[in-house]
Parts: sequence; C-alpha cells; structure tokens
Amino acid sequence: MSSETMTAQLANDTVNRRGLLLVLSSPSGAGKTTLTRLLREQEPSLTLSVSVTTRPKRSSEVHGVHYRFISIDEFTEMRDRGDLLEWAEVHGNFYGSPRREIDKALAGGQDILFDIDYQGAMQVREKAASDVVSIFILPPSIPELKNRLERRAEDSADVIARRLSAAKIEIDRWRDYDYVLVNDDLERTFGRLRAILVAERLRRDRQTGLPDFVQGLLNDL
Ligand SMILES: Nc1nc2c(ncn2[C@@H]2O[C@H](COP(=O)(O)OP(=O)(O)O)[C@@H](O)[C@H]2O)c(=O)[nH]1
Ligand SMILES: Nc1ncnc2c1ncn2[C@@H]1O[C@H](COP(=O)(O)OP(=O)(O)O)[C@@H](O)[C@H]1O
Repeated sequence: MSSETMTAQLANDTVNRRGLLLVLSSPSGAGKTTLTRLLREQEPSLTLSVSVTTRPKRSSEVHGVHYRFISIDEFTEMRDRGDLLEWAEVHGNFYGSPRREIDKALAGGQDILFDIDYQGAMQVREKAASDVVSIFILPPSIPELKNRLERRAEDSADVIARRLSAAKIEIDRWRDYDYVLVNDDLERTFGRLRAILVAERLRRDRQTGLPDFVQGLLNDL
C-alpha cells in the first residue's frame, strides 16, 4: 500500500487527508454485521471490503454484497497468488480480504471498512499500522449473545454451539483493539461508532493537507 495512494483527496473534506482502514471485530452474534450495514447506509463514503469465504451462503446473504462465496480451490489459488491482504481460518471456514478492491478504494481516496476476525485485524495492522483504527464489539452478556445467535436463525444448532465456544478465545482478544464498544442498545452503540469515525478522521497526522492549509491562513494574515 503506497503512501501516494493513501493521500488522495477525500470528498467533503476541507483539508486533504489520508484514508483510514476501519476494522470491526466481535464474537459471532455481537452485532458487527448490523453495525456494518448501518455504517454503509449512513456513511456512504465508506467502502466495505467484501471478503471471499469458503463458508456456505446464508439465505439472507447476496453473493458479491456480503461475501464472495468461493470454493476451497479458488481460495487456495487466490491466497497463493498473493491476492489477499490478509486471510484466516475461522470456525472451520476460510476467509480473506482481496487486495485488489482495497487498493482500488484507497487509490480513490476512500476509507475502508473491514468486518474481519482478530487474526485478520492483526495482519492488517502489521501491514498498515498508522492507517488502522480497530474496534472490538462485545455483547452485553453471554445469554444475550446466545439469544441473538438463535434469533438470527441463520445457523444450525451445532454451528451456533461452535460459534459460542469460539467466543471465549475471541472475547479474550479485546486488549488488541484501539476501542471497545459494548453493544447493548443498538442506536447508542451506532452513535458511538460514528463518533469514533468522525474523531479518527480528524487526527492531525491524518490531515495531510494541514501544513498547506495553515500556511494559506498565515499568508492571508
Ligand atoms: N480474517 C478474516 N476474518 C473474516 C473475514 N471475513 C469475515 N471474517 C470473520 O469471520 C467470522 C465469521 O464470519 P461470518 O461467517 O460472517 O459469521 P458471523 O460473524 O456470525 O456473522 C467473523 O469473525 C468475521 O469477522 C476476512 O476476510 N478475513
Ligand atoms: N444492539 C442489539 N440489540 C439487539 N439485537 C441486536 C443488536 N445488535 C444486533 N442484534 C441482532 O443480533 C443478531 C446478530 O447480529 P449480527 O449483526 O448478525 O452479528 P455478527 O455479525 O456479529 O455475527 C441479529 O439478529 C441482529 O439483528
């Protein structure tokens, strides 16, 4: 990821800034897909990194929108060609973030949203540390996490059991993230998520156009 591609002018900003990579992780059922959907509706300038996965499609999912559903052979080929920025095995399936779409979005000066697990979050951070903002979503309680997985009614009982048992290892990774949100009330959590995005976009180091902008102000004094 060259710094040149990251400094493109971002729409609606007075001052040029670098794009950022917003990484959301959580144990299954805590609400990251819901929060991602809300962010995409209300922050259209944010580009979602659509992952490839070998997991079967859920009935609510659309190929190319939520994931690109591919075979294990296709996944292995992409991975071995170096087409994935990061990849991991999660709950017995493979997932990865295609590099091409990310490079294209960054070249267009977009911020990018990743819904990936902690293994992927760590890989993205190693590759682009200063551009990553990572957020971990926790459920308000374990019974509520279980309720949400059951209410979603998209997975079989054994898949739900597998996801709940993985939650222990995932929840334990909370210290690796910049921010932690407890997703109790959805509207409140979403408000906090947006607040993080707004503040992170305004970090001094991300506003690469500031020296010129401030010089312009000084020249006019
Ligand atoms: N490392 C990595 N993890 C991913 C990727 N895409 C999805 N995941 C994670 O894989 C896990 C399972 O996702 P999914 O099958 O959609 O189930 P859900 O979390 O219950 O909605 C979640 O923790 C996702 O964040 C990816 O491209 N890379
Ligand atoms: N704050 C919340 N309060 C109540 N239900 C929620 C909340 N956030 C998400 N849900 C519901 O919980 C279920 C799991 O959420 P989802 O976004 O699919 O989780 P994840 O992507 O983390 O697995 C969905 O049915 C969703 O509508």
